Amino acid sequence: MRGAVVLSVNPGSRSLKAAAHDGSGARLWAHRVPRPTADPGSAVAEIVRRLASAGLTVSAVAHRVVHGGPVHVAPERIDDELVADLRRLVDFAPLHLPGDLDSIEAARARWPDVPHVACFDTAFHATLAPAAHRLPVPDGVTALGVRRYGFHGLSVQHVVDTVPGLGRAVVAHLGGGCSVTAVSGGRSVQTSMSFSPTGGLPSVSRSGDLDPEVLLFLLDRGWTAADLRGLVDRSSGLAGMSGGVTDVAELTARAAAGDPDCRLALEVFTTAVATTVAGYTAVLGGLDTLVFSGGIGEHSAPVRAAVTDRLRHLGVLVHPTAPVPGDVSRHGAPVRTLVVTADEERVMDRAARELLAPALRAPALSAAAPGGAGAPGVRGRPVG
Ligand SMILES: Nc1ncnc2c1ncn2[C@@H]1O[C@H](COP(=O)(O)OP(=O)(O)O)[C@@H](O)[C@H]1O
Ligand SMILES: CC(=O)OP(=O)(O)O
Ligand SMILES: [Mg+2]
Repeated sequence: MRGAVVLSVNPGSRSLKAAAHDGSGARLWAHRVPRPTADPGSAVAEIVRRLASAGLTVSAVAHRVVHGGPVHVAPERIDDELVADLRRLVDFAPLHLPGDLDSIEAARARWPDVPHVACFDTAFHATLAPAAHRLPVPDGVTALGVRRYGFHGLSVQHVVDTVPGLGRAVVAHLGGGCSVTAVSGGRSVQTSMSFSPTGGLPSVSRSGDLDPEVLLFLLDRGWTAADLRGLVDRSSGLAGMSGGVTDVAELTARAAAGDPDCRLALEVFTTAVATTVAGYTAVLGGLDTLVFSGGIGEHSAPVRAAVTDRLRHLGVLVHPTAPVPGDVSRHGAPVRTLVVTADEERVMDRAARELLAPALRAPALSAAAPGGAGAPGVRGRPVG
């Protein structure tokens, strides 16, 4: 093991992932806690227990925070002020931010003497040009912070960091939430999620974009804001169309067995992904690389096939049985198609080290010294 150990905590909507790296970038430990069975506080408690049995001492903790709003566009050291600021942003991402904040508070309580860093999923999209982030509403609404932010930026950053020669690329991050991002010169130029992670494509249990009149139509019929939020965030998307199936492997198996609802759900979903990818080729002026990532993108060959079958005219030709992760393009295909394992934790690790350097280069204290001497602001603590 080389240098200080940084723990990365990534609360996704369907699982909480955590990983510990050393200063050389080596992954020392990783764990995934499924959701929604575990609340963030108990998920952090489980991480603490498991890190303790792995004998690791943490010198800093990096947290994925889904929304940074208009102001937080780069990794930041977490203090009470930032937490209070993020609490004021909860309405921007009500499905994620309360859990993100619970997870931060649980980790800060457990490791009060080490620095905690917020890594924003929106930050990668800070490069969007006005024509990409402006929503077509009057200035008075924009002034409230209503604009396109974009999400899954840490996952797209990992693709940019690890795939050489991306060129004009589209990254389809299909996980609990699903989004597609157009990347040019390593920067985000367009992305499907918008003001919150509820917009854009349908996700596992989110509606994605709806004609706004649908919500007003329901409002006029007595639905409350909470009812509408439950509808768009929890009971729509693939699950909403299939009678509640959130396991996409089960959904595709049922569709293959002829279940009409599951077949329709998959068709709606994969058509939305494919047409968004195709649309982004107009923004990019072509397509060199198509990347699938996230739990569905990495593991569901039927979903990938249904998407890529609709993109053959653009030169997306894939080998149906190519091993994943990796290059799944057919030999000589004009577009390179890749499956990349999402690794937000690695991106967060690097971001935290960059922010905290040079303090992190100092060795972590071993075992028993809470509050003891050490590098300024970076005091290692025993875990467990
Ligand atoms: N083998 C698989 N086949 C199809 N879908 C899968 C498979 N494994 C995981 N998934 C799907 O991936 C989704 C979760 O993706 P993930 O990226 O882990 O979510 P998050 O990070 O948002 O919590 C779930 O809907 C799950 O059904
Ligand atoms: C932004 C978002 O949708 O995140 P997740 O996929 O973890 O739900
Ligand atoms: Mg995720």
